[in-house]
Amino acid sequence: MRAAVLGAGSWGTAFAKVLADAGTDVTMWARREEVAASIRDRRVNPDYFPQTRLPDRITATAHAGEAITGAEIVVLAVPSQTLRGNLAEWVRHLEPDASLVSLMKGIELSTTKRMSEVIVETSGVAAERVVVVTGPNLAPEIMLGQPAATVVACTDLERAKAVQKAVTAPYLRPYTNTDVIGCELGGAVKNVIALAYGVATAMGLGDNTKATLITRGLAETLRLGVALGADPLTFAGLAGLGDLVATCSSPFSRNRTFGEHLGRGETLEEAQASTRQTAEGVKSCLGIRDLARKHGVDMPITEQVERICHEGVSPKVAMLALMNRELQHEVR
Ligand SMILES: NC(=O)c1ccc[n+]([C@@H]2O[C@H](COP(=O)([O-])OP(=O)(O)OC[C@H]3O[C@@H](n4cnc5c(N)ncnc54)[C@H](O)[C@@H]3O)[C@@H](O)[C@H]2O)c1
Ligand SMILES: O=P(O)(O)OC[C@H](O)CO
Repeated sequence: MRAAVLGAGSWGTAFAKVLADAGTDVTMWARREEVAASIRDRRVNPDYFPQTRLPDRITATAHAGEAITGAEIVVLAVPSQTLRGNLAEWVRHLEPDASLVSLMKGIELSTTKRMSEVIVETSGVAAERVVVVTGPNLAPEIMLGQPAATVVACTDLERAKAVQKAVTAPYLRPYTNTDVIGCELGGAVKNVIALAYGVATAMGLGDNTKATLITRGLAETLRLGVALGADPLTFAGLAGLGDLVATCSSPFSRNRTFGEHLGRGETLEEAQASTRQTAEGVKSCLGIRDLARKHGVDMPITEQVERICHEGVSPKVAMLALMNRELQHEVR
């Protein structure tokens, strides 16, 4: 078994380690030759995990074709908004029955599509070949080998099981699921709620506020999911509640951290200048808000996160807007 991991960022690197520790040979693709050379020759990704030696089963290249050719599993680990362009260049190298594994947790801005939809549209492969891996998986903890679980979702259960096997490491326990829509939405929307959680944290708000954001954040994720055909139970699982809790609680989370910058009164540009890695929720909140409006789904936290990020609304005004909404029945 050989896998390609396309993207040598935080999660791409940690996931390559998972595959290697599960016994799979991995070729990573890095955009920059010096990163590929460091992984290949020194077994270290200097930009993301300079202290961790990567397993010998991992090699790297700056030529995507070299990584993809001959790979039975092709893992996509680039920012959601660049995936379409990246994949268009890579598709000609794909083996006829390779599984395409999406690690991304975002919604495409221009189309409001989920990542698996973008993959099918761009590559022309059948939806049954696209697998989504998602769950409470903060890359720095996975790199340390701390025990965690994840979800391997595919409409083709047999393919999900094959990928499940390929990513079972001593510290990672993967579960299969066939609800790709629910798993992807859980991963994308939790980033937006984690931004709100970060804002609340920086505002000095306490555990009542935070628990309310998590619970009502999950409620709006579930409403959107049901409108799009997801199984509501998915949101009680690792890809839903699990990832939401992990991302909101963790100081490692780029989304929560970004929210903290905004909560301290920084502008979008200032927050972007102080954070280098991908915080998917910042762009995805626009796509998720549009998707929700298109389907007539009420997503008040997402609406306010979008206003803070992109309309310059202050966290205090956004919080007041959330509190002053019309009173409602809890479950609807
Ligand atoms: N980091 C985590 O803990 C984690 C865990 C689970 C899922 N994810 C998801 O995985 C996806 C990737 O996140 P990450 O953490 O690896 O992000 P990252 O910012 O650490 O890395 C992104 C990688 O993509 C590359 N890249 C940037 N722009 C590019 C472009 N235009 N074309 C090609 N490559 C480009 C960067 O060089 C980098 O190697 C995101 O959707 C994220 O939500 C991340
Ligand atoms: O660092 P974040 O906020 O992108 O979150 C990372 C993972 O998605 C957590 O599962």
